Amino acid sequence: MDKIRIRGGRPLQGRIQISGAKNAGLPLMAASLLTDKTLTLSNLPDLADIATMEKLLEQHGATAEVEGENGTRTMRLTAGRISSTTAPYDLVRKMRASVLVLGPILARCGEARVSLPGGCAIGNRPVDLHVKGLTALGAEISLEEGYIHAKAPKGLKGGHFVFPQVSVGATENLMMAASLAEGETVLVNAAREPEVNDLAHCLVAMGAKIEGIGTDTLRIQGVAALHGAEHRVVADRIEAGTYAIAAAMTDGDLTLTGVCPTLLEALLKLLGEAGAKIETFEDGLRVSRANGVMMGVDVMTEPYPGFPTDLQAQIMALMTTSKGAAMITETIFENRFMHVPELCRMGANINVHHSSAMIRGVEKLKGAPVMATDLRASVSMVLAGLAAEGETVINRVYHLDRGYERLEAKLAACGADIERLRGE
Ligand SMILES: CC(=O)N[C@H]1[C@@H](OP(=O)(O)OP(=O)(O)OC[C@H]2O[C@@H](n3ccc(=O)[nH]c3=O)[C@H](O)[C@@H]2O)O[C@H](CO)[C@@H](O)[C@@H]1O
Ligand SMILES: C=C(OP(=O)(O)O)C(=O)O
Repeated sequence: MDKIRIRGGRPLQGRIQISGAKNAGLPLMAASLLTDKTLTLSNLPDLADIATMEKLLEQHGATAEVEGENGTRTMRLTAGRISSTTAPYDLVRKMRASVLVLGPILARCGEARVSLPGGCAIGNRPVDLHVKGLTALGAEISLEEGYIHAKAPKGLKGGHFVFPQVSVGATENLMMAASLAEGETVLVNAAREPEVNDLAHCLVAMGAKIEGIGTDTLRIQGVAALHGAEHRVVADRIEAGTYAIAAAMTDGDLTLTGVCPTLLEALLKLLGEAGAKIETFEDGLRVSRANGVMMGVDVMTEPYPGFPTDLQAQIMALMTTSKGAAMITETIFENRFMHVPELCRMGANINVHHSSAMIRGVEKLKGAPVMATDLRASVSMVLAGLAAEGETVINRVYHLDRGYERLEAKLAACGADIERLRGE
């Protein structure tokens, strides 16, 4: 298995082009199952999760043609006929976002059989809201042998569904299914994440009728069929946020291009309070320290437009060497502090009480061999390693390959001493 070795202590300086968002690309790819015409997605990142979704779609009978690389990557997806309505355990277990094929296949074929994703390192992550929402659209759903069996032999019917809790994936699944249901669907307390909005805009380009995009109430008038479209995947705000934190943490100066800074408002406000200097442009931002010191600030994760849980591990890495104390509270996932023991192995001072972590800033972190069990925890090790004295070796790099396109190349181009050690 590959590892990443970092020799820390170098300020990052330069320019990084932000890739398309994994968390937008995955639902957008699933949306290709809603039509027999071609959906062309540009700015699709080259990531392990995108490859897994491609495999899953091919398994359902879609064809995928890929062109270009590094920011100019385009995928043409055509699901002329859905040859299999089953999403098997082996693929769903690899990537939870596979459950996003449930709504499209059910809406188009009148039945779908999708393996239950099961829990993962960051929490239990049930799919009950996907199931309840589709039931509100007239689906009959049973759970058998680890699979969700969904049926709507006469087609889905528009319905009214109030999410008891904001769910990105369930909003996406329901929005896709409702696009082909008969009549009007109203989704209340829907997720407003930029990736949800990106999917909504693509569905509209495919002929869907959706009102309220960007708000927590979505009104969808079902149509008989959707057509093909061309769509550019929104920039990855989590990748951009990770590099913005890297600039502040290493006392560097990074310009991030290809991302609209309004997607990062919650993070940028917080970084500013912590002592970062931030300049924003229409299509990018520049981050450095205002006067050399970063201060501890309190953070609570929330659904968009609040502070994203997908940046919680990274902001915690920053707080480990910021002056003073910081309290970080995780409200979205019950077990998203796996980076804590690893950061402590590098010299961080962190105490966890239930869903909150108290971080007391230390002067310096020290490099160490580390390992993490999820994507954002792993990248928080990279940030810690970049700022630490000495050498850090990060194991289980496959987590990083799920979500960070050309991570080492992007960081090395800005002065990081980072290399991938290929495993046997
Ligand atoms: C591929 C993708 O886009 N992944 C993102 C998506 O995950 P995902 O869509 O899985 O996350 P959700 O927004 O659905 O989860 C939010 C909360 O709702 C709970 N829940 C969710 C569904 C459900 O049926 N029942 C239920 O209880 C979850 O366990 C969690 O506690 O949004 C998360 C929250 O911003 C991000 O961290 C993930 O990176
Ligand atoms: C939790 C994440 O992804 P997923 O929902 O695919 O596990 C993430 O992107 O941080």
